[in-house]
Amino acid sequence: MDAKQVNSYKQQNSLLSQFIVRLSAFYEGFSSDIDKELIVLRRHLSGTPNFTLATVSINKLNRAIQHQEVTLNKYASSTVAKLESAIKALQKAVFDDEQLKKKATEQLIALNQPTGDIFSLYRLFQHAIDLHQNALAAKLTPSLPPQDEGREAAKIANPLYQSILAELNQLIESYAQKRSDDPQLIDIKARLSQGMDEDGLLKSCVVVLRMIVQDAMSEASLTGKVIQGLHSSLDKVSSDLQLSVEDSRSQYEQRKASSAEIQSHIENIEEAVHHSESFESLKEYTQFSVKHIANTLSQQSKNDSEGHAHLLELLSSMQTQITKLQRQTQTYKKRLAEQVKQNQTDPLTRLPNRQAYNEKLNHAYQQWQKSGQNLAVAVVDIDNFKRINDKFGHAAGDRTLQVVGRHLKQHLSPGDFIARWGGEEFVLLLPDVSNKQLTDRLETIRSSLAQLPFKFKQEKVTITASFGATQFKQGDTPDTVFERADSFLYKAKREGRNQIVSD
Ligand SMILES: Nc1nc2c(ncn2[C@@H]2O[C@H](COP(=O)(O)OP(=O)(O)OP(=O)(O)O)[C@@H](O)[C@H]2O)c(=O)[nH]1
Repeated sequence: MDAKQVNSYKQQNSLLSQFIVRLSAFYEGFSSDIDKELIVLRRHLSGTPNFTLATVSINKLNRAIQHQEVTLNKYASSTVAKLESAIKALQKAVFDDEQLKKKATEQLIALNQPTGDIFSLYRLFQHAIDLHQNALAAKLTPSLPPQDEGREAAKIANPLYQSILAELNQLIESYAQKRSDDPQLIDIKARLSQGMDEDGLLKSCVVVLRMIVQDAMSEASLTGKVIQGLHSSLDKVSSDLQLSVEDSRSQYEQRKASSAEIQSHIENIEEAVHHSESFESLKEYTQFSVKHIANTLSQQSKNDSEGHAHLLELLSSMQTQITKLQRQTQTYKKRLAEQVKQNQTDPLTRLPNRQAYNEKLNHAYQQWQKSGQNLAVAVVDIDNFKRINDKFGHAAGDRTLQVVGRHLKQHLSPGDFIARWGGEEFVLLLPDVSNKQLTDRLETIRSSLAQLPFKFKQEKVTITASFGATQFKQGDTPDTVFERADSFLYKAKREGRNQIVSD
């Protein structure tokens, strides 16, 4: 080897050493063992490189880095899972913002692709942070743009406006049942269907709130009146009872006095029998005593019948009061039952509401824990429902909710349960079905719903829904089951809607 070749080798060795030193900087920070060994390696490669010692160090690092790769993969997939659940939560929070919702869906799709290198994970993070920042900015900056012509569009896009609108519609629906001819309600309903500006919306909210307060107050005063009525009936019964007890006591005293009187007359007759000197005087004395006895007995009988009549009078008065009490409590019980039912009924679809579902689910969950029989939960969400509202108006949206609710209910078995979960989402409880029966039944509902002939403004419209369904499994709670069904529903939406995703 000539001097030129030696020089070239030296240069290449130095280049390689510098490269390894620089590359080693990338792995720094993974673990303290790797960091220590990297320092050793760099020492062997700096100055005049000692490749023999460097090789020993490289071998040690190789093993450590291989192990580190497994940890890194685990870390990457748990990070992706956390990102996915954060984006799902965000997707729900921005459900009214079409653009943000679309971005969130794209992000969810990206998260479901293989992660590849560590940098793609960084990019996913970057996107998720951007998305959260956008959502935050959208929530903080409400609707109104500077130009007036943009007002209308911004109003429709404003999620706060939309949610107040939906809330107000629901409130009105519940009051429309009770006060179908209230002119204020009729007016608000009509203006809502034509579209209302934000001022009008707030004023209408105030009107409806005032109605609710009035209703609550009159309900409270009615309850007060019923309770007052119960009190006075009970007071009357109690004073009648008191009288009857006092009457019985005085009757007893009278009877005791009469008996003592009769007893004394009888003793007097006995005395006369022993001591009378003539038949005549005995006869006279006996006649006198017998007359007294007869008087006392007749007085006693008079008292008895008077007491009896009084007692009957009291009993009949008590009977009347008790009947009145029974009637009052029955009316009150009926009102309470109606109120409980109303509190658990969704006013628009007349289906049980979320509160009723929670109660039913807790009961079914306890049964499931005891019996171990299958119990399935299905979440149903109408597809692209916002478009119906936007294109045909809120009233058409409401009508759709009613028809879909009725359709779902018609297809359930007697032991099943349905509730409106909120918005355009329904929840079903199906006890004692196998996985196959569950999907078969949901499939029947799904396909028949897609064939229902909806028509708005002379336009035929197809309404479809997506379904997420799951069975209770060992270790499940009502919350975990609902979350699983909900995540299946999101999957059904992601994969194109109008389909069922289940266990
Ligand atoms: N008419 C009417 N609309 C409601 C009611 N409750 C919620 N909404 C509206 O339902 C719409 C739900 O829209 P999104 O959550 O975007 O869902 P979607 O359009 O069905 O889209 P996907 O669920 O992704 O298929 C919102 O515009 C709500 O304002 C209601 O009681 N009546």
